Formats: sequence, structure tokens, C-alpha cells
Amino acid sequence: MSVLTVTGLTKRFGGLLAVSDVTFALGSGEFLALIGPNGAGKTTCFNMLNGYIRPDSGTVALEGRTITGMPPRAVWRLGVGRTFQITQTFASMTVAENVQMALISHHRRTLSMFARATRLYRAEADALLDRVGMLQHAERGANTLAYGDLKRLELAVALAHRPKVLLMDEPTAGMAPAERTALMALTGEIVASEGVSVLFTEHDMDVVFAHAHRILVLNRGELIAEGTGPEIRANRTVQDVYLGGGTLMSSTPPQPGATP
Ligand SMILES: Nc1ncnc2c1ncn2[C@@H]1O[C@H](COP(=O)(O)OP(=O)(O)OP(=O)(O)O)[C@@H](O)[C@H]1O
Repeated sequence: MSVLTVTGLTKRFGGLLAVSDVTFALGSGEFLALIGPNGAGKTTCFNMLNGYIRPDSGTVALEGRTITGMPPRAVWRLGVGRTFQITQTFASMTVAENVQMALISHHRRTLSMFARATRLYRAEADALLDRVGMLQHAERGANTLAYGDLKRLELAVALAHRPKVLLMDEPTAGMAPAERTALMALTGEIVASEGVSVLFTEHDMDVVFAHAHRILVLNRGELIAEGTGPEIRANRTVQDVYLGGGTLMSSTPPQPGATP
């Protein structure tokens, strides 16, 4: 069953057709990659899915309900989450407090003089930190974390909102190769165990072919291919247009529901 259904999504910036008639579906519990060269339209596509950019035409539906044109906060509330970088304000808080703040926001509680953030949702925060392997760092300041651990914290914060769909825009950017693999393996486990559906963009093809269940390829705003890793590797259009005729990686992608 599809969680997110995208139909004919189109966006122009002046004379530039940034996203052109893009149609695809994100299945329940699917780990779907959106790849393409620089300027292919990946970010624009994402921003139309989460409400940051209004499409010129086309629709986005979450579990059958049209969400096109809704403001980002409404889309977020309905269950289309995304990972955010921990900003400076949040960096001065502890790891646990970052997740607690996200839980407070999710449960729509307002902090008052009488409600100390240090107590609210601590058990739930700890469970999420445990899920991403960060429980032992709960009391540390977020600004003291290694980059890979910060990414795990960002994942826990995103999960605190209990998303049905999680959008991850270049989740492994700036990470060392070993950290990339660890983060994507963890995300794959969460996809399998929690049933969250993930759509991610990624420039590292090793990461894409090792972890994605299925791959969408954008080029100049158009969806030029869609399929499993082996199908994408064998696709001549992808090879010619996107990879300049080069060969792709030989690793085998996991099947939906499998733990990478
Ligand atoms: N706000 C904007 N105004 C004008 N042009 C834009 C705007 N945002 C994106 N574009 C253009 O739209 C095209 C698609 O950009 P987009 O950022 O979506 O691509 P991308 O695939 O995410 O690229 P990258 O991999 O480099 O992040 C590019 O040509 C870009 O210059």
C-alpha cells in the first residue's frame, strides 16, 4: 500500500522547469532513494512534498488525503516528517532535552513556569535515544557530540514526531564513509521495525545501492527511471544521462522489510 502518492508534480522557476510532471508512490515501510545529478530537482521535489514550495501543478496525497498546498506545519502535523539540523539554540541543550523538546512539541504542550522540561517525557526520550544508540550520551551537551552522533540525535528528534513518512535530504552529507553506512543501516532498521516510510536524497551511490529498497532517478526535473538497484544499474538511460556511461556499484540492495 502507498503512504505517499505523488502525481504530475511540476514546478517552474521563471523559465526553468525545475520539476516536470513527476509521478511516483512511496510504499508503506519502504526505504526509497531519490537520486540525480546536481540541479536535477531533488530538493525542489522534497520542498513540494513537505509544503515549503507550492507546486504549479500536480498533487501529493498522504494515505489518500490530498496535502498539496497545505502549509509546512500542517503537513508535518499530518505525519510527513523531516530531519532538521540541530541549530545553535538546541546545541546548548543536552541530548535528552533535545528529544524532550521535540516530544513536547509533538504532544503540543506549552512550557510554563511550573513545567520543567527536564522532567517531561524523559522516559519516552530515553526510549528514542536507546533506539538510535544514543542513550549513553543522554546527559551530554548536544554541542559536544561527534558529527555521526549528532546525526543520530537528529534522527531521534525526527522520530519523536511519530512520522508516517520521513524525508531525509542528504542525510549522510559531511560524514565519513563508515559513519554513513552505520547511519543508513540504523535508518533501515527503523524503517523495518517501526514501519516508517523513508524517502531520501543522496549523492553517495554506495549508500544508495546498499540500503535503498527502490530508487527514483531525476534528471533535469524529469523522472527518467524507477526500480531496484539492479534495474537502475542496468538502465541505459540512467547510464547515459546520469552516469555518463560509467558502471555502477555491484552491491545487492536489501529487500523491503529486510534488516540491512
Ligand atoms: N528558489 C529558486 N529559484 C530559482 N531557481 C531555483 C530555485 N530553487 C532551485 N532552483 C533551480 O532549480 C533547479 C533544481 O534545483 P534543486 O536544488 O531542486 O536540485 P537538486 O537536485 O536538489 O540539486 P543538488 O543535488 O545540487 O542539491 C536548479 O537548476 C536550481 O538552480
